[in-house]
Amino acid sequence: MRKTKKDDCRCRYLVDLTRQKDVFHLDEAFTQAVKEMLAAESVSIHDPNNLTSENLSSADVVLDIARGSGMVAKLLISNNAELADTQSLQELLEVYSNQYHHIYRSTQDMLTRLLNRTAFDERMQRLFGPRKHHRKKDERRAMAILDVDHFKKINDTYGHLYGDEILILLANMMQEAFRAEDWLFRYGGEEFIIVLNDADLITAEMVVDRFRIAVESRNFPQIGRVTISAGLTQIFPSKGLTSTIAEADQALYYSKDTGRNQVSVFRKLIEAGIIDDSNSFGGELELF
Ligand SMILES: Nc1nc2c(ncn2[C@@H]2O[C@H](COP(=O)(O)OP(=O)(O)OP(=O)(O)O)[C@@H](O)[C@H]2O)c(=O)[nH]1
Repeated sequence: MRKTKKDDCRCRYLVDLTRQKDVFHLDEAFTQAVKEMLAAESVSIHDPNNLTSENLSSADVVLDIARGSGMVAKLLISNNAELADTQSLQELLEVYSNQYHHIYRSTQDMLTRLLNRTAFDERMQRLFGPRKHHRKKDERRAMAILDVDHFKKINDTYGHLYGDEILILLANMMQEAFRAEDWLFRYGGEEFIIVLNDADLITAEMVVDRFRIAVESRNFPQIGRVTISAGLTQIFPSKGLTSTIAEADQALYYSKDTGRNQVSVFRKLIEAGIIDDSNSFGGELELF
């Protein structure tokens, strides 16, 4: 039997889904495939709690999609006259759900349930990797590195299990404090990286400092007061990942060196002449 153009398209969508290594990009590939396949005006994935009948029009179609064990999201297909090819759509949904489950497990940090180092590398490769034109929105991103203060002492005094518990509680607090579009990574032992999407530096500083205050105000079981230090910098994709991390790291070290429990912003430290810009890499030494 001859393969039709439609078969080729279907095959391309499925291959595209299986190539994704990250939930964020899987969602992008999936919604794009559904959009093309149904010639819909727009396709998006939503948390069921955020999708009420008020923000739907009569031409919209909403489908349930399985996102890993027990989790269900809503797929909103806008302005679509009829779901013409339901078999292909069903197939796409199935492949998406399987891929989601697989990726979700492999990019999640087992202790904190935040994104792990693999997810970090993958997303940063996409963000900083070679691209002809960086879009304007790529310059409205900030990176914060957060580190628990005197964590070794917490471990030494109360034991590693309590140390682990602090990391879990901090991760839970991060999930509540930051928006769904921000990316939360456990970067190393007691170090976290947050990529604040669509946020200028002033907003990012405010949000990270609000989180710092929430942490210092909390009474942690057994341990009591825990504080964090942070370093923040704006993301310019053209600067490269190594320089960006180095900038956030320098700001973090300044926070640690000058008393901890504070958020420092790289650009402010440069402007104040506290640190020297030449300390950061010029972009030549790149991982990607
Ligand atoms: N409980 C627990 N401890 C960890 C984990 N990963 C790393 N650590 C510990 O975190 C501690 C980090 O200590 P340091 O890097 O010396 O820093 P610190 O004591 O937090 O001091 P400052 O960062 O200077 O405030 C080390 O003792 C590590 O063993 C983990 O997953 N669980």
